[in-house]
Amino acid sequence: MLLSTVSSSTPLFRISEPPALRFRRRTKPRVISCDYSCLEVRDICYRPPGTELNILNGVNLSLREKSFGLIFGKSGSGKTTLLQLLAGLNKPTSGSICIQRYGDDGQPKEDPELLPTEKVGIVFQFPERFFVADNVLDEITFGWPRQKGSLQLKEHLTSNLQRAFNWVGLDSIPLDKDPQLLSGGYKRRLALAIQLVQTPDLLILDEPLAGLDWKARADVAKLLKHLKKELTLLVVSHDLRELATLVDQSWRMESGGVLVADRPPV
Ligand SMILES: Nc1ncnc2c1ncn2[C@@H]1O[C@H](COP(=O)(O)OP(=O)(O)OP(=O)(O)O)[C@@H](O)[C@H]1O
Repeated sequence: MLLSTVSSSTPLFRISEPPALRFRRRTKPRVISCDYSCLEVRDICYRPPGTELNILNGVNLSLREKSFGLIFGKSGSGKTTLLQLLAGLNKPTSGSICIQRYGDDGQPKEDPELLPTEKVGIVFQFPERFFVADNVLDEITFGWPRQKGSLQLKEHLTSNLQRAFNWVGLDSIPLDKDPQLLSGGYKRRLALAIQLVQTPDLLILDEPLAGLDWKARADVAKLLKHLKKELTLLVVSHDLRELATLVDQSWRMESGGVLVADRPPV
């Protein structure tokens, strides 16, 4: 079966942060065959340009649709580097990445209104540090197409906006509120909503609980549990205790950039 995949050189999605990355050019993904997982990573190696050593060495992983994948491991082992490759921010030196959504009938699902590259959403660590607007509405619509002829896409995004706010429980927040005045937990909700407007096939989160107080951590963990019913989540985190009950599949990143299927040590 042929499925659309992430070309190693293809930026995939609308990124909300950092702002400079919001406008990465979208190109059509190339097509190769892959299995029935939402995410299939095969033998990824990555060596930064101009360096001698691989940061990642033969990484393989497969994540089922609407499941919660966790990657943990020592600092500097290569977790963020892997997320950046999955998000299309860097190009793997070798290997392939395949992302696909399936319908209730088990068949690959394509949304004709969605740009072919809008498959991955990513929320970086401390996403609130990259907020640029002085109200919630401008923050969420920053990066939406401004040019003529994009009305249809804007209408599509607008109809998704209400659903995204619903999903993350932002309905009660006035759209003219300054994002910086939201609580820590609500700032994370906003960062999530920005990505969810695009209905990504895969949502990647780098340390989603970092820097939050205990209540906000519990709040965001509960929200991720809710989101898991709707989409596929891949999370890098050191906060294993709060997230342990959500995890369907987990991997430990070892020094040397090798990913090993393992349970989080909680
Ligand atoms: N462009 C680059 N050039 C050279 N080395 C790099 C580059 N980017 C990352 N590294 C190195 O690759 C290793 C992995 O970095 P990475 O940020 O992916 O680790 P991590 O597991 O996410 O760490 P942490 O848990 O602290 O966020 C580190 O030793 C880092 O210094």
